[in-house]
Parts: sequence; structure tokens; C-alpha cells
Amino acid sequence: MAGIEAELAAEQQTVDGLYARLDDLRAQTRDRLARVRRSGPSGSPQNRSERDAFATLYEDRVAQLEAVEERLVFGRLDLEDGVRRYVGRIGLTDEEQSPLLTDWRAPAAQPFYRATAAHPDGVVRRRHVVTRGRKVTGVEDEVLDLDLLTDGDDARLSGLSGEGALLAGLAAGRTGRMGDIVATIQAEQDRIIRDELTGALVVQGGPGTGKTAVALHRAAYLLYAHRRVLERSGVLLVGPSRTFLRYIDQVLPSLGETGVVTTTVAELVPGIVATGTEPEAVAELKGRAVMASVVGRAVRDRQRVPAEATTVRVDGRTIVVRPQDVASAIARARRNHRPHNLARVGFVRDMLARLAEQYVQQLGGEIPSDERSEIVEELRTTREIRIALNLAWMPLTPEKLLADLWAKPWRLESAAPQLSPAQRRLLARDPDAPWTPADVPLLDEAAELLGEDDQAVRAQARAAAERRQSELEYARQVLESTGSGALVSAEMLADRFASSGPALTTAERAAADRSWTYGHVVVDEAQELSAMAWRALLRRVPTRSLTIVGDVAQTTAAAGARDWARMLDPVLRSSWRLAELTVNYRTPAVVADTARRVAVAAGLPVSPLTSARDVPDALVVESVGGDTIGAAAARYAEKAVTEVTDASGAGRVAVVATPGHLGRVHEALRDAGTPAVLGAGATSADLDAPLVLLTPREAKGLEFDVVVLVEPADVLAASAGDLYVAMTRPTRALRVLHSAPLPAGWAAD
Ligand SMILES: Nc1ncnc2c1ncn2[C@@H]1O[C@H](COP(=O)(O)OP(=O)(O)OP(=O)(O)O)[C@@H](O)[C@H]1O
Repeated sequence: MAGIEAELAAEQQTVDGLYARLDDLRAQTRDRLARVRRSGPSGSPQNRSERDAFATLYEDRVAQLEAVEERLVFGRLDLEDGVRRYVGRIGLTDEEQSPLLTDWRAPAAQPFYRATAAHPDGVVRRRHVVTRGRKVTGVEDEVLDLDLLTDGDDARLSGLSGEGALLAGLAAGRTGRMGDIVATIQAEQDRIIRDELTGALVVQGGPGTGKTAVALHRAAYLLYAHRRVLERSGVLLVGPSRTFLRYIDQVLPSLGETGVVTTTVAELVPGIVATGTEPEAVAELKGRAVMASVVGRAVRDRQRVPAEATTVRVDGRTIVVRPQDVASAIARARRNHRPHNLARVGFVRDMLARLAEQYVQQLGGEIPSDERSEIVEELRTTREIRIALNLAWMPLTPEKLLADLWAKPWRLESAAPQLSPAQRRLLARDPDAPWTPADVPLLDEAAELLGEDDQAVRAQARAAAERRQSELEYARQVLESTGSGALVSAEMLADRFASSGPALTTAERAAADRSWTYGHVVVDEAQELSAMAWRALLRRVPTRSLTIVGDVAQTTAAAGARDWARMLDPVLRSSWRLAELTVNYRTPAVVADTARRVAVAAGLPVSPLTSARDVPDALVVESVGGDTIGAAAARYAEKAVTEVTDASGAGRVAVVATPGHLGRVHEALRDAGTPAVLGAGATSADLDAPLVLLTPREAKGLEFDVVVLVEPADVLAASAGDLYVAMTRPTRALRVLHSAPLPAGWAAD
């Protein structure tokens, strides 16, 4: 074994060198940051903004260098020409700029993921370097040059690259947070990760095929390969829930990328908090494409010709707001197709000119233009006229438009004649009920059609002017009291106060701006999105540069899709390309096969799947009496927790069931004094709990060492997609308790 020890020692030396270089760079960057910070708040505005820009740059670089500590280096390529290339999380060079470590995303690292014995791509040997902390604990070689192979090497030519490192990673206890897969990305995954930036790429794959992992690594890859384009415009990642986003939130930073905006569809409109819930049928209806015309009509309904004229006395003269004038002013204002609140400016101007003309006629005709402007101003500020014009064309916020639409049946009837009365009744809700996730795309649609409320914009401008005035005032006082008026003007000092907030990154600016357009959008669990949600998302990516990942067999939302073409053709026409992932890395084969049979029997469009591994006794099914099922599940869960939890705190167990069963399991656990978290919850601590109780929908996209599934027939009754999701969450074992018969397809023939 001297050979392997010598190899490990040699690798340790290289790894030590790379960490030493990392430490140097960290120290240098921290030093530069400290110097910039020390330079203090002085200099011209340009100097200051330069200084801020440098400070942000160094802060980002420090954060990036800190985040790559774990498995900084994980691979080595020995090339035909004798060159040895180390592959790692980031690129490192020595002081003379000679490469020490190749970034996994660089073209030079690609053979590490793609080279095979049949297509070695100049690689003689691929080595996986396994480290714990900074210590090399193993190496795993694949010899790609067949001439160098000896008899014992056959196993190394399996379809999986770096099989030992991969299987070790797959078998490791889960921590409640997703980890990166950068050391063991497989060739079919790598092709997707490095696919071109342009156009929409749809990645379909069964549960556990690495869709989420691939989507995240692709985001990191695109930011690296197209940094110039994407740094300014940003990348948006859309996930199914906050819990899911917390589950994945360490992956991109560990890949050296912190600038990706993550959101759910429910959080897409800044300022809207969608905490409401509603029946699935209502959400489904709100998600239909027809709702775009409903919202459009609701907006046009707010441009209304009054049935009767309004007569107003202004300075002893009679001014009449006539329906025919309103009608023609509306028609004119609509002609330029601007959003409602912006077109309103034209409408009001037109109406005031017409009303001013009435006034002028009563004065006897011709008057100078400045007097005419005074008359217009007088009319504009006359209360009755303001009311009459507002009634004809009301400035509106999206919230007001939608709240009125749901709360006032006559408004909905007018805006949605194509819906049946029963459908309209479904949509009715209290005016101050909280927004639901399905409302958010409709609010976005409304915001688009309404444009900025010009009154709100004017109010903001007024507030900004007042703020500026008080800053100037304060600046003058400061200058007077310090006697530094000769050095700096009050305006400059006020500027300085105004710009003293933190410099915002692209991601921060993008996240706060509803109308921001991104350079690329990644959508996970995309099969759940409604037609209205797609409209809202595509508005944010006019270039249609998208990565869309999901599994149409796992759809659980009634508004979601079972067929990509049916979902995407209406919104992307046919301009999207499909890639498939076919290997399941999560679930042991026996569990995956059972889940698949059940899904097929339930008529789901399941993708073909092979499993990377099996685990002995991975599936245990027990029949119990209906009234003891909660207590039995609690016992299984407790036992599983003690079995899987290791000294490092890894190991996670979930009980997955319908809400009714979860309640019973929760009670039983409480009686036994076992801590468990019910529901995915809102805080990140929940994901760190060793035992959680979840509905299948809450468990979506997540994984656990052991899943205790209670009464699969009940889960199936709610939705076949739910059962498929529930059965495919475990990495080690599925424990099933049932009193009702097992679903069709369960038993292997
Ligand atoms: N190449 C790989 N190397 C190591 N682990 C991998 C690899 N590919 C996937 N995995 C692991 O497999 C598990 C499943 O991956 P992921 O959650 O991305 O799958 P998914 O297709 O999104 O699943 P689902 O559709 O069920 O949500 C994760 O633990 C992931 O880290």
C-alpha cells in the first residue's frame, strides 16, 4: 500500500499549496478592503463612488473566497501531453499568473465531466481527489486510455463517472440543506449545465435525477461563461416555495456565486405579500390564460362614459362635462395604447382643453394663451370637475383594481362575461382578504396594463423635493456652524447625505423592481406554473433565455401541466428545446421502481429512469389497524431518527401524509415527548430539525434519509402526483404504514 500512501501524500502537498494560495488571496483582499474603508468619507462624489465600487468589489471577493473552503479542489486531469490539471471550485493562479487550479466551469475543465474511454478528449487519467476539511482522505482514478488498463480496472468503466465519490456522496446522511454536486457532475448533466445561453431549454427528468442540482449549477456556469451580459442584467431563479429556496440557498454561494435573485411566483411583485389560501379550483381558475383578457377588460371598464352630463359653476360660469366629450377624449387617449394611468394624463389634458373652451366662449372668445393656462389650472383644481374626470378615468393601483374585481360582483360580471356565473361566484372574496399566490400574476398583469399611477409618482416626486429641501437646509446649517462653506457647497454636502446609503448590487436592485428584465431566468418545478404565472415570468425575460426544469409526472397544482408542449407552446410558441435526465441519484432502486409502477397505474406520464444504486431493506411495508396508524407511524419515525442521526448531526427523517394523519402522528409524538416539527414552516430552523411532518406538497423538491409514508391510498385520493412525490423523497429507506389496500401497481408482477 506504499503506492497509495505516496499518492495521498503527493496530493496532500498539492492541496496544501492550493489552500495556502487561497489564504494569501483572502489576506490580500481583506487588506485592500480595509485600506479602502480607512480612506473615509472624503473626496469628490466621483472619488466616493469609485471608493464604494471598490469596497463592494472587495467585499464580494472576500465572500467568494470564504465560500469555497470546502472541497476547494476535487479533481485532476492527466493529459496526453503530460500536463496535469487540477479542477476545483474556482480558478487560482500563482503570483506570475500561471494556473494552479482550473475553475470547474472553464472549458479546460470540461473533460473532467465528459471524457469517456470511448471519447477520452486527450485525457489519460481522471482522478477524483476526496478531501475532508483540508485533508486528502482518498483518491479515485479512472483510466481513460484503454492501453493503460489492467485486468482489475473493468469496474472503473461503468456508466457513472467517479463512481466511488458519487456513491459516497449519495449515501451520506442528509443535513436538511442541499449540497453542490460539483465534484461528481455526470456527463448527461454536464451537457445541460453547459448548454448555450440563448433560447428556452426545458429539462425533463424523473424524481431525483438532479434537475434542481443541474439548474443551480447551470446558473453558476452561465454567470461564469457570460459574465459580461449577465452581471448587469442578473439571473432570476424561481422555486416552488420559500422552504424550497431555503433548502437550496447554500448551493450557489458554495459555487462562488452570490448574485442570483431567488423568488417564488407568490413573491414576484415587490410589496405584495400573498399569505392567503384558497381552494385549488379557485387558484386553477385564476391561473387560466383567459384571466389576461378579464384583467384587460376590468381596466377598460375604468374608462367610462357617464350616462349624464355634470354641470359645474366655476367663477360664475357654467361648465358642462358632457358624455360625448368624455367619449371622444377616451377614444383619443386610448389610441396611443399607453397604460391606463399614463394614458389618463392625455385624457385629462384633452378634457380640460374642452372645458376651458366652454369657459373662453363665455368670456366672449379670443384670449391670450397664458390666461388660457390659468383657466385650465382653475378647472383642474375645481373639486367637482376633478370628481367627474376621475369617475370617467380613475387613476388606479393594481391592488385596488383586483380587490374591486373580486369584491364587486357587477364589476366581475362586466369584465368576465366569458366566465359562467358559477365560476364568477368562485372568484368572489372579501375586499380586505389577504392576497393569495394565484392573485400575484394577476396583480402583475394589472400593473402592466395600468402603468405607474401618475398620482403616486407625483406624490413621490413631491416627497423627494421636500426631502431634498430639508437636506439642503441641514447642509447649510452644518456649513454655517463648522465654517467650512468655502470648502464644500451645501448642494454637494446634501448629495453626500443622499448617497450615503449602501451601494445596491444588481441583484438587490432587480429584486426591488417589478419591471426589471433579467438576462436569464431559471424555473424549478416548472410543471406547477399556470398560464398566468408564465405570462408574469416571461415579462421579466424578453430575450426568452430560460432554463425550465421539472417533471410533468410530479404535477400537483390543478393549474399545472402534464405535458410540456401544451403548457409552453402557447407562451413560447415552439421555440424551446427539450433535454432529459434519466438517472435517479436519490432514491434506492426498489423504492423508485415501486413508485414508478404506482405512478404508471395512476396514469401519470412518467419518464424512463434507471437508479444509480440500491440499498438493502430500503422498502418496508406494514399493515396496521386504522385507529393505531398514527401511533405506529410515530414509533417508526422515532426509530428512524435514532438509526440515521450521526455524530455530526446529519440524518433527516420525514413523516409524509395527508394533513389529517399528520395531526394524529404529531399528537402521538407529543405524547411520547419526541420533538418534531409540523409543517414546512416559515423559519429556516425547521429544515434543520431531525424529524419533520409534511404533506406531500410541502415535501416537494426536498429529500430525507428516511420517509415514513402513512396511508398511501389517502395521498393518492388527493392526487396521484402527490403520491409520486411522497414516495420518491427518501435517500435510504421508505417505511409505509397502511390500513386501506395499497394503491394499484404497488406489487411487482
Ligand atoms: N451528479 C451527482 N452527484 C452527486 N449527487 C447528485 C448528482 N446528481 C444528483 N445528485 C443528488 O441527487 C439528489 C436529487 O437531486 P435533485 O434534488 O436535484 O433532483 P430533482 O430531479 O430535482 O428531484 P425532484 O424532481 O424529486 O425534486 C440530490 O441529493 C443531489 O445532490
